[in-house]
Amino acid sequence: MTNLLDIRRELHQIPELGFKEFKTHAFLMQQIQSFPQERLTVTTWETGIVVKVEGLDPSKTIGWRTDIDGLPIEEETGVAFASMHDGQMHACGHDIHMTVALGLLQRLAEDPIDDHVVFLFQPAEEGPGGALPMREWLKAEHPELLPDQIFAFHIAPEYPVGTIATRPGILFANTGEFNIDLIGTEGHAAYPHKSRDMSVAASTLLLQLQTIVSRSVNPLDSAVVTVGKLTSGTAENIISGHARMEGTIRTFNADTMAAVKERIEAIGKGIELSFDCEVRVTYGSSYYQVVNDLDLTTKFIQFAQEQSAANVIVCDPAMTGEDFGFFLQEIPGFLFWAGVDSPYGLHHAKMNPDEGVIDFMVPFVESYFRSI
Ligand SMILES: CC(=O)N[C@@H](CCC[C@H](N)C(=O)O)C(=O)O
Repeated sequence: MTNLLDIRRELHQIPELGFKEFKTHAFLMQQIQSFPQERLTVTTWETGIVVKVEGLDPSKTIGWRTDIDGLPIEEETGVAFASMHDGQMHACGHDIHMTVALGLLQRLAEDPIDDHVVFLFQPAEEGPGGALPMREWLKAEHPELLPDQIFAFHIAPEYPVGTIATRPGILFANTGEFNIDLIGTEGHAAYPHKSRDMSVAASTLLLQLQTIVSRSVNPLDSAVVTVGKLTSGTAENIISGHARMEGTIRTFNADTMAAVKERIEAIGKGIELSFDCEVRVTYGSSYYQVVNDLDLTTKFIQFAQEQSAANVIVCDPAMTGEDFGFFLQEIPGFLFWAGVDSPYGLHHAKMNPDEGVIDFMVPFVESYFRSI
């Protein structure tokens, strides 16, 4: 295998969106095929890959999951190995996640542990979600590849390399994507009274959506409503007849998610009356919350505290989402953060993780696997 730094940089150059990770898939396969094959079984699903390393004296199957997709962001890091795909970037660290998984896989292929280890290279974490269909495919077609325990990590820009942060119980939120189309009447900029302007309607709607969390959610509960994308109109002298919002809802319980959706729809009805237009609310994928197994996570925290290279933080839950929650819904395990020390956060065009995390993580996780 090529060295891990080069691998990360090659992966960084070829970010691809969910279920379109074709080059990534080919690159991963090439690396996996360069490992000793005696104890490996390689199976593919969509653009994903599942690799089983046969254990020496197995009593269980351990799962390690990495996501493999990128984001629709134009990279601005200025690094020499920047994305070669216009408008796409590994701004959420999945290139690092994949590299750590490959490093671990190589070590275990060369020097297996007693238990079986299954590596899940999962597509489409950022959307529309690969974990749920991958889990269902495993159950239906390959139950022998289903792990008894499953683990994953996510890079954390706010911590230095060596920091491990997690908590028993809920770590990440439920997520729900939503889209809102506002349909009015296009017209000449000079004749506003003959049109129904969706830029003004969308601006009003955007501000009214801000009242959901501040006025409708119990202050002791938590929720986020973010409109990440807002488009409207075609030219400076044409009144916009169509605006569109794309957003995401985050909550820590299903009732709050349902209540937020109800409020979005009710506010949309109000906008229809106010602006004499049509407001269509539709929903995209939603992810189940990430709930870490209490016992396994507590023991993992103890393990990490005993490693001199690691600094362990028992952190608060975050409003991030992760479709890894669908694996944890049925298989005990946990997700943890690993520090990468970047002044720019996840999903930022300048997010540039400290690659030192790779050399820290591979032996750290290998030791953990050998300890359980
Ligand atoms: C770790 C992370 O950043 N995950 C994403 C998951 C996105 C879920 C979905 N596409 C949505 O936007 O609701 C996140 O944005 O938290």
